[in-house]
Amino acid sequence: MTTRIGLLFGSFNPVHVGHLILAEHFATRTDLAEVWFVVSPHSPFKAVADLLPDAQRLHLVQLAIAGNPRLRAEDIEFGLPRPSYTIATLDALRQRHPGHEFVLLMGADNVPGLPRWQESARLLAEVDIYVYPRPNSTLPDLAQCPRVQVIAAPLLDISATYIRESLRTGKSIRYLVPAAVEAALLR
Ligand SMILES: Nc1ncnc2c1ncn2[C@@H]1O[C@H](COP(=O)(O)OP(=O)(O)OP(=O)(O)O)[C@@H](O)[C@H]1O
Ligand SMILES: O=C(O)c1ccc[n+]([C@@H]2O[C@H](COP(=O)([O-])O)[C@@H](O)[C@H]2O)c1
Repeated sequence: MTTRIGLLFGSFNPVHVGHLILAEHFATRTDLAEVWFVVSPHSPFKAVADLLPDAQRLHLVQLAIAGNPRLRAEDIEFGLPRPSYTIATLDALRQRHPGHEFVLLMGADNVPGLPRWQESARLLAEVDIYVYPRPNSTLPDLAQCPRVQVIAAPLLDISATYIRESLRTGKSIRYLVPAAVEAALLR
């Protein structure tokens, strides 16, 4: 039997409790056995200038998910060409884990841009995509995308942008990120 694994791709700049609540939701309330956090060195639509170093973003994810057997940090994109195209990573992961069936996880803000992703038609045809709703994100008509499912879940009005802004202005990030992540960011 194949194991269904959810892949949460992201910059995680830095990881925050929104990512964790979303991942735990998918890992425990859907048909997925695990959720893997795939840390992207360079998201195609984002500038790299504002990014924490790749190794630090990965380390923060490892700290955030420590002790949760259903969550895993994945650095496969560190060894793949940049920018980090999801279809290329998916192909690489499928080759490495033939016994797994991968499902793409994303917040609703990523959905409108999907048609502009690398090989989007193949991506939409080949994988199930589970979408977590997000405040201020309007979903397009998904009638032509039968493999995209929007799940019902609590809205989480939190973003890495807000955390970066809080850090810049000396505001508290307590409870917005796990304690270990907060300690590492303030060190
Ligand atoms: N609060 C949230 N609700 C729903 N989905 C989220 C939330 N935060 C992040 N995600 C999803 O997690 C994935 C990785 O997100 P990412 O690392 O870009 O974080 P972000 O908070 O959106 O970052 P930034 O503010 O820097 O754009 C994306 O699919 C994104 O849509
Ligand atoms: O494959 C693509 O063309 C593509 C286009 C935009 C975004 N992505 C991936 O989507 C993930 C979330 O992107 P972002 O910009 O919200 O951090 C990140 O891992 C990106 O590599 C992928």
